[in-house]
Amino acid sequence: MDATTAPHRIPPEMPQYGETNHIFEMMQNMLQQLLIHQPEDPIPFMIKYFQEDNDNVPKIIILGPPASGKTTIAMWLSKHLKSVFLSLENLMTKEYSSLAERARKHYQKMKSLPPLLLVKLIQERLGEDDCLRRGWILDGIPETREQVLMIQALGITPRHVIVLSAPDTVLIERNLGKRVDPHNGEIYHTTFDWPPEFEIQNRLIVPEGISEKETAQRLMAYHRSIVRVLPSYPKTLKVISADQPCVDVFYQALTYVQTSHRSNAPFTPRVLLLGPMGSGKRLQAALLAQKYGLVNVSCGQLLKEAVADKSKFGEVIQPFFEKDMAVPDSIIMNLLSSRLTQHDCIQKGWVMYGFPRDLDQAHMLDTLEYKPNR
Ligand SMILES: Nc1ncnc2c1ncn2[C@@H]1O[C@H](COP(=O)(O)OP(=O)(O)O)[C@@H](O)[C@H]1O
Repeated sequence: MDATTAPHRIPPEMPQYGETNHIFEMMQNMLQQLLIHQPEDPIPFMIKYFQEDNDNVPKIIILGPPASGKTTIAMWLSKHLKSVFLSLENLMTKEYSSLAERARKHYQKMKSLPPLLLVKLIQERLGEDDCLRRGWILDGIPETREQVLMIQALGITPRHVIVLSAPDTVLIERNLGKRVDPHNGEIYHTTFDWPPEFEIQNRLIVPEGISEKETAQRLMAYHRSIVRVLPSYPKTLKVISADQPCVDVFYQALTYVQTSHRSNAPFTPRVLLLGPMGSGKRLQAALLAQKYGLVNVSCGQLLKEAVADKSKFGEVIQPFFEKDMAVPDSIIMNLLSSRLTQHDCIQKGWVMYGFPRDLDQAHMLDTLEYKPNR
């Protein structure tokens, strides 16, 4: 094709820049908020949105039946991640908020809140500086599909939703031992988590609603509503068994909230296959290359080809081959770098194997301009 009519090439640095700086996700989130809030003047809204820069702070919802450990895990996560712990109780006790005051009054009378009031309360709290900067962990809310839809409509989107699960019999039994520290709301258990300090032991109180009958009733209500709540979070939800020691539940929850979800951003795969000899790297690379149209880059093959072609690299490598010596890392790196920056690799992506073989080589690979992303 004549160079004047050939399609324009996108300079490879452009997609690379987008990938490294998560531009696609940033724009996608901003667009989402713009469409939800539909501000009269979108420009200042967008500027404020980007200045807040809180796309990556924890935004976690913890759900589960009564006594599954929601509050315990939410509080531990909040301490560990330094994010704001939010529960119905502490949302209502917020000072200087007319919404919170209305909620308190309503709750005292009815022992529940109208969904709209609850959701407004959450929205007000999440818009405050500490939640914006440090992120938030919502304990046991939303409980119904109606609440879920209202929360979604306000543009509140959790990045991670954890659902704790355990058999009802375990939970009924467990709830009987629940104790609460009235000073700070910390949760303890007579068998599983008893504080060593006498001072704390003496001030613990037995919370309301933990009898067998009450827990069983709350469990029934939970099972009825949760089936309509969970499908609302298909991509962000993880179920964790709560029928195991608290610490194990916590670490599974922590690992999950620290992972980022697969993004929809377009990207060029740069795949590195690692594995011991005989593990099938060559075959898998060939299959991946075929399926996804990637360039198959075998480090060993590249070295051999360079020698066979008598290329400038080949001439440098040849003496090492003749003496049966390992080719120095710097030469391999140059060879790889020149291959991976060729147009086909940049455009189609690649799958590579045979390098790195040790930590030094791995560090070198890390300095490459187009390093692996898978
Ligand atoms: N994995 C666990 N194993 C044993 N006891 C637990 C576990 N998780 C929580 N607990 C205890 O169970 C009781 C209920 O926990 P809590 O966090 O209040 O549950 P929820 O908020 O889901 O109602 C507390 O006494 C807590 O110490």
